[in-house]
Amino acid sequence: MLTRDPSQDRGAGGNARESNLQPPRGSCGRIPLRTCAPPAPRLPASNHSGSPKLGTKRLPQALIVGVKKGGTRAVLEFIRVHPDVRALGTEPHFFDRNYGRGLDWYRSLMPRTLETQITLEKTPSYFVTQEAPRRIFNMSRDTKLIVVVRNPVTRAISDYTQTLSKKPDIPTFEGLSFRNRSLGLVDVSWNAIRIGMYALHLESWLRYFPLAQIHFVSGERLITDPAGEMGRVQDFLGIKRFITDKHFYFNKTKGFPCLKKPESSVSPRCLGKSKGRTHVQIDPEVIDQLREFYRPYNIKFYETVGQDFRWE
Ligand SMILES: Nc1ncnc2c1ncn2[C@@H]1O[C@H](COP(=O)(O)OS(=O)(=O)O)[C@@H](OP(=O)(O)O)[C@H]1O
Repeated sequence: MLTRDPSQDRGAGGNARESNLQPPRGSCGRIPLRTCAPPAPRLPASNHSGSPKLGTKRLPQALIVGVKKGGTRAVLEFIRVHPDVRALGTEPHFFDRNYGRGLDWYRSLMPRTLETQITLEKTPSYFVTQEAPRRIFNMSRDTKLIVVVRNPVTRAISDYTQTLSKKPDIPTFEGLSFRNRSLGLVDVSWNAIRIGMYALHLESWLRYFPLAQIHFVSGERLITDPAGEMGRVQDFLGIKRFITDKHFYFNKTKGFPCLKKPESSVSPRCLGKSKGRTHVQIDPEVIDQLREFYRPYNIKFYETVGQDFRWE
């Protein structure tokens, strides 16, 4: 099953194996690769190769791998404005739920790209999927990874708010957060808590990918300075800085930056209702306890990535 994000208002247009395979032939795209395999021979039009004019379906050279509720949809929608990027609008969940369907299936989902364009997809659950780093490495060790991170306490509340909007009968956030609240024992088996232990998850990625191949977007700065954050994303992808502050305006009603397309007559575009929900009110004491809980993980994370995200 592909996940269709309700906020997304634009679509885009042999079995994978569990071993340390070399990257598939011809999966290099335009990003310089260290171990780029020679391109596969041209296949007949009936296969996944398309007409050269329309481009070809390629495996992604870059992935937004997380984190859930970090601002991944905003990054995807902003970056796909770039003429050198084509992105899948849905979340394919290939490296977690659909891996058994194989790389050909995965490739068939991708939009067609020209030689000069990067293919991109986003599935936020990859970041916390144990097998994802190895599987992505086996697709191509040169895959560029983007992780959008956000204060883990706010992220957890955002995650809970989303679940509550679908299942109004779930227990309270305060109740779910602790194994024993009076002893301050946080329930790390609850996904909403676990996802925010970024330092822990990052370790699995660093077993396969060098830090230089992972770009961290600040979910907070993405809201206060979208052009600045997207400038760094474009640099990381090795594409020109096409997306600038001219592409954004702050929508007061939405309370978030939205896209405008200065060079066209297309109307401005904000993300949908599921992005930027009003969060559930949480007991401030619980927020403090969770801040304390996350502090060592955050410090470790800052040290590892060499950036202070200033989550208080
Ligand atoms: N420009 C813009 N417009 C709307 N929303 C924005 C934007 N930039 C970042 N955000 C934040 O993105 C949060 C949702 O994160 P994700 O897109 O990663 O969510 S999801 O995992 O795909 O469900 C969403 O979280 P909530 O505010 O908790 O709903 C937003 O805070």
